[in-house]
Amino acid sequence: MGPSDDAVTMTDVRKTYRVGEPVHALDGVTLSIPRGSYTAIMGPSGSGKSTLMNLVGCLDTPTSGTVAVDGEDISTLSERERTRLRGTRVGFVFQTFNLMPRLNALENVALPQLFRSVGRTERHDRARNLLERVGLGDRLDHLPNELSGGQRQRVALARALVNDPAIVLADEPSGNLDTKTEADVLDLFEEFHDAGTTLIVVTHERHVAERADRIVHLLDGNVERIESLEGGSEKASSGGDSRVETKGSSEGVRSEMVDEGTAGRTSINGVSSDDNDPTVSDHDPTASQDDPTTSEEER
Ligand SMILES: Nc1ncnc2c1ncn2[C@@H]1O[C@H](COP(=O)(O)OP(=O)(O)OP(=O)(O)O)[C@@H](O)[C@H]1O
Repeated sequence: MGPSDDAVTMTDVRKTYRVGEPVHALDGVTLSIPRGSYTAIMGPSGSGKSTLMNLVGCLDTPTSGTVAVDGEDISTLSERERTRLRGTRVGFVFQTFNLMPRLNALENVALPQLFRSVGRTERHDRARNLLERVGLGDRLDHLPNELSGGQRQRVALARALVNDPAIVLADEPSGNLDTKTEADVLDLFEEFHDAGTTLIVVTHERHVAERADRIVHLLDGNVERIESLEGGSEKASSGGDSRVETKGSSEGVRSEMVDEGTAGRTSINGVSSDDNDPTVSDHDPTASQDDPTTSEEER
C-alpha cells in the first residue's frame, strides 16, 4: 500500500507548546489513517487528541515530524495553501455545531463552497441535495435556533460534507445529544462512511468509538495502542494499514520552536472564527461580494 492510499500519514510527529514549562502535547506519533477508514481517537484529558485533530485539520503545524493530509505535507505549505487545503479537503463537525446563527440551514451548508469556483446556484443546489440526504429537505429556511439539537448536528454534518472532503473530522459529535438523536447522527456517519468518506472521530464515549473500524488510544502524547474492532467494514479491514510506532520518551523532542496555539484563529469549514460573530448580517454571504469568506476567484 503506497502513501497515496492514506488519507493521513503522520511520521514521528511532535508538538511542543512552550507556555512556561514545555508541554509535549504530541511526542513522536507515527500513524497512518487509510482512505475510507473510520477511526475513533480516545484517550484521557490532556493526552493530545485535540492537538492531533488540529494537525490533521491543517489548523496548526507540527513542531517536528511530518503530517501529510490527502498526500500533501502540511509543513511545506504556506498559511494560505493550508487554508485552501483545509477548506476544500477537510470537513469539521463539532460538539457545539458551530453554525452561523443568522444564516438558515441552506446558507450554512452552502457557505464552505466559497473555496470552490462554483456559482451561487450550484452551491445552493448541492447544499439542498445534502440537506435532503440528511433528512432536512423541509428545513432549508430554518435558522439554527429553529432546529432541534439533532437537526443542527445534521446540518453541521451536511456542511462538513459539502466540499466532498477527503476527510471528515468530528470532535465529540454527539456529546450534546440525547440517546435517540445520537444514534441517528451516528447512523448517518456510518452511511457516509459506507459511501467512502474517511472519518476521524474524537470521543470519550466507548459506545461511540465502537461504531468505528478501529480505535486509536492516545496516552501522554503517544499512540498507546490501536484496537481493531470486530465487524469493522470490509473497506477498512482491507485498507487497514495501521502501522503504528510510538516513541515513549519526551527527552527526544528536537524542537526549539515556540508554538503559541494559533489554532483558534483559523478558518474552519470556510468560516473563520471571527466570522462567527453573531452580529453578522442576515443577507446570504454566499452571494455577497463583500463577504470576507468570498473566494478570490469570485471577487
Ligand atoms: N495552545 C496550547 N498552548 C499550550 N499548551 C497546550 C495548548 N493546547 C494544548 N496544550 C497542552 O497540550 C496537552 C494536550 O492537550 P490536548 O488539548 O491535545 O488534549 P486532549 O486529549 O484533547 O484533552 P481533552 O480530552 O481534555 O480535550 C495538554 O497538556 C494541554 O494543556
